[in-house]
Amino acid sequence: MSVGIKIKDAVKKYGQNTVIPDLSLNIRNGELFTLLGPSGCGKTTLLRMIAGFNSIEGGEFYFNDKQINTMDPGKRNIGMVFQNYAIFPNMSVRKNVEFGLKTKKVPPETIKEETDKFLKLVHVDQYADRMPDRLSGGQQQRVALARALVIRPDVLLMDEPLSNLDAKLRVEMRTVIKNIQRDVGITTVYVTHDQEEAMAISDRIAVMKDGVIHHCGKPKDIYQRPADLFVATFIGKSNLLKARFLTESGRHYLEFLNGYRVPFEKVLKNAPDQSDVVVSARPEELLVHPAGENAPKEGLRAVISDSVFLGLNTHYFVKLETGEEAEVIQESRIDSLLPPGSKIILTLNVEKANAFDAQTTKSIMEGVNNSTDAPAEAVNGEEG
Ligand SMILES: Nc1ncnc2c1ncn2[C@@H]1O[C@H](COP(=O)(O)OP(=O)(O)OP(=O)(O)O)[C@@H](O)[C@H]1O
Repeated sequence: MSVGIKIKDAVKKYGQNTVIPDLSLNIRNGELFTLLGPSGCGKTTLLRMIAGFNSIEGGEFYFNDKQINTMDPGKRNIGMVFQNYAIFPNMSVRKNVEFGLKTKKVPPETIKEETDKFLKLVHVDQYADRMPDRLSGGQQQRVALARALVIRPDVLLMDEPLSNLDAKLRVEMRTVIKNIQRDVGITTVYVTHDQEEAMAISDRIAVMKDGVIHHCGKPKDIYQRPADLFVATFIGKSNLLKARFLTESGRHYLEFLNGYRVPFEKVLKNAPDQSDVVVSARPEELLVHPAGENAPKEGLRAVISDSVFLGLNTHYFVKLETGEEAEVIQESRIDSLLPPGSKIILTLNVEKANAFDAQTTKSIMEGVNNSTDAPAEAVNGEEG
């Protein structure tokens, strides 16, 4: 039976070093939940706390209503898949999958039936008698998955399971894992630092930094409505442009440094009227218009520094007259690749843009420019 996981005020320290200061999280029964964040942010530590491999310095962990804090790892009924395959090299594929059932003293006929079923589920049934060294990396990870699932765990924990695979196989295996997880319906906690993998595979994602969850939500919400600038810049590419948030005759506007003004209907928490803000805009939400008679009168004037044609899309790297820089992605049009030096006007698809109070995001802006990187306070995020 799959369970929901509840974590309340979890604290983890290694000696004097607090890695997770105070973390609370609810993972729903049956969902594929991803912990995503840069190296060292505490993803593996949190996963190991759920598994019971790490001591915890505070907080409560529950599987459904049952508190598991003091329960032995072996009693938690958890299946695990890690990056370094972790299948037994001296056992055939079948023996690897049978292993957990044998230790549970399951009757032999059930072992055969269940093993066959899970070998088929992960599509390695034709290799049942092979030794692991005669399997590809992807096949080995499938065996690891079958071995983890065959014991019918309540929770599946996966720590960077695809990171040893080549890029193409990684993409293929995302779909394999997602489909199997959905078929089996098992609550899964998945750790990765690869934001594209997280977006592709997850029902929900927690974006972490320094042991703190900055945003927890569905992939689309995190991409479109990031809770703060860290999330906006960690998930996908965001252009950050300075502007002012102002209200006139009851309507809200963003006004960029060159005076370009766009109506902005979102409310900025903590941001008083006339405050400085940072606008984050995805490269596809800035629209390029060649300067000239047909160009919009209002916009951000810029010059193209570089253009990269990538087939379906063209990436333009542009310098604004304000000195700011941006990357813009446009669908390629055969007749109109704009060369470096071209003058353009950029307009903003403001519905898709986000703005953050510049005061609270100052340190993040510095982080973006490679200096300090303290977390910012969210001003318009949505909790998932
Ligand atoms: N056994 C340990 N003893 C001391 N410090 C540790 C130990 N394990 C992890 N840490 C520290 O705790 C922090 C979080 O590590 P953790 O492995 O959880 O990060 P992560 O987000 O999983 O990173 P990665 O993506 O690189 O695996 C890091 O600063 C790490 O150096």
